[in-house]
Amino acid sequence: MLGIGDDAAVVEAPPDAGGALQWLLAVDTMVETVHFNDATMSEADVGWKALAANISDIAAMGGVPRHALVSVSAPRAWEPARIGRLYDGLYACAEHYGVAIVGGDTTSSPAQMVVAVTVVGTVEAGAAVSRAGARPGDAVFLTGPVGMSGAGLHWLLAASSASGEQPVPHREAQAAGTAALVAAHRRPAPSVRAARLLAARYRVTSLNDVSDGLASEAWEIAEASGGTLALQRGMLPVSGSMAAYGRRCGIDPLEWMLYGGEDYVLLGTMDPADAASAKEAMTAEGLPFYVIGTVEAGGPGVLLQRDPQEAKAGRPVREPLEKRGYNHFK
Ligand SMILES: Nc1ncnc2c1ncn2[C@@H]1O[C@H](COP(=O)(O)OP(=O)(O)OP(=O)(O)O)[C@@H](O)[C@H]1O
Ligand SMILES: Cc1ncc(C[n+]2csc(CCOP(=O)(O)O)c2C)c(N)n1
Ligand SMILES: [Mg+2]
Ligand SMILES: [Mg+2]
Ligand SMILES: [Mg+2]
Repeated sequence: MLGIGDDAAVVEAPPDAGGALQWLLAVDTMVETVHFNDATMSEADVGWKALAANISDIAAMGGVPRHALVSVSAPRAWEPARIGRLYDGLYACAEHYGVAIVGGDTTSSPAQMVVAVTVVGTVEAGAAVSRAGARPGDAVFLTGPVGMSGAGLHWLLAASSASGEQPVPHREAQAAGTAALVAAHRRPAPSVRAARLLAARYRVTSLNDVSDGLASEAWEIAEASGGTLALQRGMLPVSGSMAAYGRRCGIDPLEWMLYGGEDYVLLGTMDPADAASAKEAMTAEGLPFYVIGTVEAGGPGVLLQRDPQEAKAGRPVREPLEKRGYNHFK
């Protein structure tokens, strides 16, 4: 009803509400040198990703993102044109996901750029999907591949240290065969449509978005729900470009898949009787969907299970996964 320009936005309950919706509120921050630098992301990429990370948290509740507030703390050295490009990315993401940017805040910053986005979403009353509902026997699924963002970041940091902190143009990534990895890092695409479809039609028992890494998000579900998430190594989706880049630099892509983070796809659990039908429905909608394991009783814990023929000599067939992911304070 009232957007940017007053002390607060006035937002009418959406027309499709009928009094039956609940608000979802979340905030997430991006800090220069922690989440991005001049070499890894353009200003427009930072804008896109700051909003996308928030939209992903709404998707992870099974909701619809509606409104956003954007707080920008800019170093004095950032000229207005750079802020303009940041907003080009924010608005591109907002438009893509049908989100209205209704306000924010602007301050100077002594050193680094900081962008904090607050997002408001809605969900049908009582239908929000938490991290706490996984049950033994449930199927564990992903709504997209994991690890590509971490691999893209690895390439960007290597390429920039070779060329001395210059922004890495996309054509260089293309030439190096890493364009898809770089795009995954710079322009994540949160799984709103997938979560809405799955939560409306199937018995989805938990959801969590992958910001800090698959292992870390699996641990969060295991701890909130009770139980052990047993992930099948052979069922984890591995993109061709990630595998090829891993071979080139001698890194097992599993490291990026489990511990890389910033994928902004959803990890979830559902009634196993629904999994095959969910796969079919998602495929029909052109949406990725991978069953990657099952929930076991006991724990909490997270296991990686290898096919006996795939388990290398000396490697256990069932290996507990560390509760490790991106940690801001280590
Ligand atoms: N400074 C804080 N004050 C109050 N609540 C907080 C604070 N930081 C985090 N939280 C809350 O803790 C919970 C977990 O936050 P966390 O940031 O780990 O989740 P996330 O936003 O999904 O992950 P990520 O930030 O890695 O994308 C959320 O409910 C969040 O609102
Ligand atoms: C320059 C640079 N160095 C390192 C990283 C990696 N990184 C930073 S924060 C984060 C987890 C998600 O953040 P949060 O937990 O705050 O949501 C990850 C994986 C990066 N993106 N850019
Ligand atoms: Mg975050
Ligand atoms: Mg957070
Ligand atoms: Mg989250």
